[in-house]
Amino acid sequence: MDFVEHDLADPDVVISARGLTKRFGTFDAVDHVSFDIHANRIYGLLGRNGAGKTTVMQLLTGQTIESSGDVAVFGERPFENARILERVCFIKESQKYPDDFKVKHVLSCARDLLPNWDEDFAQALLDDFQLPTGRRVKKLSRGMNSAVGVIIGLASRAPLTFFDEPYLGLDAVARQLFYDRLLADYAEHPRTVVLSTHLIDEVSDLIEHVLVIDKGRLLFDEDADTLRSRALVVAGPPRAVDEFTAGRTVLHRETLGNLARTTVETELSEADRSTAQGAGLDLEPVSLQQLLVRSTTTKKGDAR
Ligand SMILES: Nc1ncnc2c1ncn2[C@@H]1O[C@H](COP(=O)(O)OP(=O)(O)OP(=O)(O)O)[C@@H](O)[C@H]1O
Repeated sequence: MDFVEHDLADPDVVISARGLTKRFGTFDAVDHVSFDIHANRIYGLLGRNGAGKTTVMQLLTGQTIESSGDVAVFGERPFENARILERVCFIKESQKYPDDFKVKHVLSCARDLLPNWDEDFAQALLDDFQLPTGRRVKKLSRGMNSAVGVIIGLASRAPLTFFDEPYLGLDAVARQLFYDRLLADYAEHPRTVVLSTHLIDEVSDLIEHVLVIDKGRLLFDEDADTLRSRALVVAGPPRAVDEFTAGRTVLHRETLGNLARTTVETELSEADRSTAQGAGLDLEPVSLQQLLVRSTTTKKGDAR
């Protein structure tokens, strides 16, 4: 991606990363990544295992220092910057707490540290997730532990909130509760939320903008609807599908008996659509998950 200057004059830009790189030895976990994150939107930071999502979030929240390039959060460098970091909440899976900490101690720390903390909201969420406040955190089940993070992230009302897959331990009902509470609260108290997840289909209605990281590089930085409209599946008799998709960028092809399904990266014109209809082909939308699986699948031996 081309190097562009930070647009610090634009108050809508809350994060600006330019050529951001994190190197471990000779390995680039994050490799010259440039993007802006705008205020009051929900972002999906998506990518396969080991793609670099957590490292990007650590760079954006000052938890690690870049090897090269730079990042500005609310116009300033986040590393060891208390003024910036008090506006940021970073929730990650498997957060460690002191051994003797009960749930109520964690919440009381969050209340003290986070200036926008909403105690009533936190209490309502404790009820929703049925979390026992008097229990030691180390005695909580994995799902309850995830719920602690989710509650802190939501009740923080931080202007910039990161959720690094903190909901992996939650069951499907609790995850839905998280998505519902996030959407409802975000509508009343707009803020910038960045979610990293593997469960792309689950969050696809939630996220407005998608950043896709693949092997440390930024593959997509796009509005979620625009990204979805980038590809579609052409289904029908194999020969007709092949004829129709010839010359287009094919992301995936599968054949089952006399039915072929080919995913193509394209926007079709009205004429294309009527040609497809005339040839007896079905044109189906591609889910965000399918599109990303097709775009980020690596060959064997290609792992980092
Ligand atoms: N401290 C470290 N030392 C060496 N390599 C590291 C370190 N931290 C991360 N990496 C490597 O950097 C790459 C990116 O890791 P990262 O945790 O950012 O990926 P991720 O996209 O969050 O993965 P997942 O979805 O599996 O959590 C991985 O190959 C990982 O092994």
